[in-house]
Parts: sequence; C-alpha cells; structure tokens
Amino acid sequence: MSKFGVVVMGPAGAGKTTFCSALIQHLRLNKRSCFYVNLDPAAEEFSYAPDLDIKELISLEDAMEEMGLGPNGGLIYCFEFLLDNLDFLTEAIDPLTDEYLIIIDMPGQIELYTHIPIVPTLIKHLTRGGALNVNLCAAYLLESTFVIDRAKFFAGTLSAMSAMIMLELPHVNVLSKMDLVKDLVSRKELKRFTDPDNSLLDDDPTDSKAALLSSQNKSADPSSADSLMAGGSFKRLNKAVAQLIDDFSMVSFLHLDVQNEDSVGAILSYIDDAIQFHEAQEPREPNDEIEYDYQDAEMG
Ligand SMILES: Nc1nc2c(ncn2[C@@H]2O[C@H](COP(=O)(O)OP(=O)(O)OP(=O)(O)O)[C@@H](O)[C@H]2O)c(=O)[nH]1
Repeated sequence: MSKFGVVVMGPAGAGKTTFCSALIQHLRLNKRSCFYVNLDPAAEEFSYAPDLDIKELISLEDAMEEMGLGPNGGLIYCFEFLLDNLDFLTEAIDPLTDEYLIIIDMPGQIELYTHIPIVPTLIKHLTRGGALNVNLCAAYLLESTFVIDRAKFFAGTLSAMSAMIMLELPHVNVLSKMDLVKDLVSRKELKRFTDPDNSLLDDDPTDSKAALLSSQNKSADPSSADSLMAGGSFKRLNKAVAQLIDDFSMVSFLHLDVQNEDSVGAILSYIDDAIQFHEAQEPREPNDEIEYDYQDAEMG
C-alpha cells in the first residue's frame, strides 16, 4: 500500500510546528486525512495534539537527567534511542493507508543532519526502499527575516542545501513568517531571494556597517567578530558560501504566510507534486556512505 508523507525541517524557531498546524488545518478544511508525528523530544505546545509523539518513547528532559547530558547531547541520545526502537514508528505508520498525509515535525538542531547523520539514517528507514516505504518529501523552512542579514540568509541557505544533499529526498524550501518582512522589504527585493545567487552580496546593506566598523576599529582585538567583519575575512567567507550555493544552483524558495490560507494551500500543492514525483521514481540504492553506526558512537 502506498504511503505519503512530508518531513518538516529547519533551524530552531523557523516556524516548523506552526507550519505543521497550518497544514493540518488546511487538510481538515479540505476533508483530507493526516497523521501528525512529533519527533521533537523537547516540544511542549501544539495546536493539534500529535497522533504519535516521540515523548511517549523518550523525552529530552528524562534523557538529560538520567544520562547527565546537556541539551544537544540529550537530543542526540533521544534520536539514538529512537533508532534503536524503530518499532515505535513502524507500528504506528505501517497500518496507514494512502489517504493519509503523514506530517513529521522535526527538531531544529543542525547537528542531527550534519555532524552525525542521524536524520539521514532515520529517513532511510521511512522512505521508499526502506522498511516503511513512504513516498516522502522534505520541507525545509528558513525564517524570512534572515533576508535582512544576507550573511545569515546564505548560512541558512547552505544548511538547506546540506539537508537536500544528505537526505536525497524531493525537497521544498520555504521562507517562513512572510508576514514579518512584507512591510520591511519590497516585493521586488524579496523576489531576489527566491533563487538566491551571489549577486545578493554585491549590494549588501551590511557592507556599509562593515566599512564603519573598519574605520572605528583600528586597534580592536583582531580575533573579535567585529574585527573579522571589518577586516574583510567575513565578507570573503560569505562570498565563498554564496558562490558555492550559486555553483550548485539547487536551492530556491517558496514564500509562506501561515495566516493566508491560499499561501498554505500553494505550499501543500508543491509538497503533493514532490511526493508524486517521488512515487514515480525508482527506489534508490542504499547509500552506505551515510550509514551511521549509532551504537558505537561516542556520546559527547
Ligand atoms: N509572525 C509570525 N510568527 C510565527 C510564524 N510562524 C511561527 N511563528 C512564531 O515563531 C516562534 C517559533 O515557532 P515554532 O512554530 O514553534 O517554530 P519551530 O521551528 O517549530 O521551533 P523549534 O521547535 O524550537 O525548532 C513562535 O513564537 C511562533 O508563534 C509566522 O508565520 N509568523
């Protein structure tokens, strides 16, 4: 039986849970069924109660207390525990029919995707060719207020690109919280962030700040953040990041305003299309390079 799902990802506070709620509301209004899975072991507040919550298996608070770990170590421990107990997911998701859109709300910590490929290992279990064989799409959210600070915007875009490469899923990238920028940035200017390229750094308003810092900071500590910024290293780093993104030419963004039903519906259409695209593809060969031997990993 075919299954369909979307994994909602993005940095902490990007609006993932809010987007999941908006999706659920939209699906309900359109008489579509969904199954909401919360995989953030620290999440507390939901507009819609999850149908499956990782906290029923393990909570961040318990992991930190019992294992003597900090928040990041605790989160990694929770995911390793989940990988060790995948029946928790399998038993809930396996009986679902193709009527359901499975919505998976992920935590925001980037470590889970990059430093150690815990999320890629989890996705391999969920996606086509894996045990659950779900036709999956990833939705990566980045807060639109990042467009005010282009260095931050490119850093966020790089993390979206990293997730695309690591997860090998059909991917929808979304600039969230559009209501916060629509009065600050013109439509024409916002369009430039839809398909980001390195020309965005040619007229970066923060350059004038760097020039000002440079004139004020002649005797400052050369390793301080302001000195690095004023000294041009920061600018060169941003240029290199932007060039890398430009060279790959993989990331483009949709705009999301959760208060606007049409905006939520439009993103859902892209997600539906990406899932259909996934269904039409041959299941991929397992990529052993991203296998994560979580049982042998050292806990930090
Ligand atoms: N103005 C505005 N605020 C939003 C929007 N989406 C989320 N927020 C607010 O941003 C904050 C974070 O939203 P969440 O939905 O919890 O974000 P998250 O990505 O799930 O956060 P983590 O679970 O901590 O990673 C909350 O205070 C939300 O109310 C939006 O579209 N517009």
